Amino acid sequence: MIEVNNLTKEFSNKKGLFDVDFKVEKGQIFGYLGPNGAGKSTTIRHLLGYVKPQKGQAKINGFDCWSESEKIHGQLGYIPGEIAFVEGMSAVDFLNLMSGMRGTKSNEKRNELIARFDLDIKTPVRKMSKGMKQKLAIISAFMHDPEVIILDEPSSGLDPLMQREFVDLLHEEKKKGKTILISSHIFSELEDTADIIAIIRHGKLIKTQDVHTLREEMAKNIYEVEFQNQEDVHSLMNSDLAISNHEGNKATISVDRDVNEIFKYLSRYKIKKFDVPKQRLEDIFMKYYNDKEEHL
Ligand SMILES: Nc1ncnc2c1ncn2[C@@H]1O[C@H](COP(=O)(O)OP(=O)(O)OP(=O)(O)O)[C@@H](O)[C@H]1O
Repeated sequence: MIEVNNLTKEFSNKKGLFDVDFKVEKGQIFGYLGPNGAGKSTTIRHLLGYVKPQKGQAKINGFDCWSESEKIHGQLGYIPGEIAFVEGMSAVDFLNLMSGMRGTKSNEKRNELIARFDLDIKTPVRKMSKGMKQKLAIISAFMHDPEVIILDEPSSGLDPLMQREFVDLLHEEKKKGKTILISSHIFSELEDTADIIAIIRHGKLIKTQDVHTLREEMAKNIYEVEFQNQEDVHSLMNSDLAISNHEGNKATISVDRDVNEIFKYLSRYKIKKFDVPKQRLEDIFMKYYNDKEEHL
């Protein structure tokens, strides 16, 4: 489990993190979303024990990330935002080095991952493409079967096929009860995986939302109705149904009541088309992403 309580770190330029609070439970994928410079990497550096908090605390599986960092690293897998490998090495040298440092006994999962991500491990790191380096980072982060996995923009550079593979891997790890934090500045990187999405801007969390609840709420609340006759739209507007939008003979109803009630009401009209639109989660989150600055 990951716990971040009132985490605060103000740099001399007034940037940093301010009272950041969140929790990632075992078996959960937490999407940490924010634009460039929002504070994602600074949070992650605290979780890895590289930075001492000014105020507050970051904890992994009950251990303080700063004062007990040595107890955390064995159970942690990590993909950094900017991957810096030792250039003279091949991929296999690098993986051997990591296994040695961690004291990993079995190479079973490592070999599975190498095959799965189709990485030629004899290639020298300096000859690797961005995508190949990213695959190497993924293998290194998961090969020791860590309990807690922290990923900084993990799928950047991966082709769509490998991205799919990576999403599948995340779902499998989640099922096994792993605790996963993924930071990203693009919503689409989180949409298929995250259970909870927290948005950070200017070092402050501005929204934390359970994705499943949001999807359910979205699915049941919005209906688009196209009437045979335009005047029926006006009649509907005089009803107690909430019309969030209308144009010509079309109206959008947003309601939190039983769908049967709506059908009963609409049955008195001639309906041309009835639709439950797929609201894009991305559109909802982009609103926070872009507009919230004035509320901070
Ligand atoms: N050591 C430091 N000294 C001064 N300012 C810093 C330091 N480290 C980070 N910052 C500033 O703190 C802010 C947050 O940076 P951080 O790297 O955490 O952002 P990020 O959300 O990871 O961004 P990106 O998506 O671009 O990687 C930025 O404005 C950055 O310039």
